Amino acid sequence: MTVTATHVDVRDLVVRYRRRVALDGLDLRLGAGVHGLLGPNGAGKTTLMRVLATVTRPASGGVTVLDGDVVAGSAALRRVRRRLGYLPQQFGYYPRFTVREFVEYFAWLKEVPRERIPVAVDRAIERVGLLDRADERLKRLSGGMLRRAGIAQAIVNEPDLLLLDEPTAGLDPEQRVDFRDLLRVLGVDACVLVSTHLVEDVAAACADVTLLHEGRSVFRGTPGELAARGDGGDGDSPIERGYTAVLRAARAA
Ligand SMILES: Nc1ncnc2c1ncn2[C@@H]1O[C@H](COP(=O)(O)OP(=O)(O)OP(=O)(O)O)[C@@H](O)[C@H]1O
Repeated sequence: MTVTATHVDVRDLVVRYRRRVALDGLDLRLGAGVHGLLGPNGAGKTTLMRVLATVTRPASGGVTVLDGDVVAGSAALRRVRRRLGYLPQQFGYYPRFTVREFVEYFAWLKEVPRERIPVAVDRAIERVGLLDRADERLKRLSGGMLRRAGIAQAIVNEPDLLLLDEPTAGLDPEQRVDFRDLLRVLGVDACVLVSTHLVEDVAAACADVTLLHEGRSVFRGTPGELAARGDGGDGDSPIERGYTAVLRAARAA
């Protein structure tokens, strides 16, 4: 259920790993809907996801997630974490767990009420198209199936903020199309932030897109607006040309 108009409010966010600056004064506000996060390797996408998922603390700046100040207040963290879903780029798992056990475990971590867990778990597994493999051990799944199990754990608590880092990596084309449909449904009420290198996923499923370069936002707009910036860019589609043209301009600046 949506309880806040601005799900994410990031102000002048700086994150450093020793002397390397990963996010460099980023401002970003996100409400309900599906938001794409694009950028070349090292642009800071995963770092932003980790800050919003409350697993990385910034060096400075303000971060409000689902009305909770996650930098200053540890009091807000537990409440915010219950309402988050997060698919990390690389996620750990017990290989002997079945898909169902894995998703159940996250339902328990997210404090889904005990009596609701069986229905919530089945629904999440069904939504990613894995119901026929629900009792398979994770170690027996293909890479794409494992990623779908990862998406299932991220949505099991029907999160208000869903953070998906490279969710379509390893999915076959048919699964990617199904996944985009799922994103559209989830984005009606929740704020969904999807980091990807697949520009066409953004064009198909996202209402708006943020393009990061060296820890800063160099573009925010609709996929159509990014496509319209394509003059002088390379690529096979208008949005790819927009992406490369905006990056080229940012590097030249
Ligand atoms: N644990 C870490 N220790 C040191 N530097 C790090 C660490 N994690 C990330 N960085 C650096 O921070 C910057 C941003 O990295 P980040 O992983 O957020 O980028 P990204 O946009 O997600 O890249 P990719 O598309 O390759 O996943 C990079 O320069 C990276 O080398």
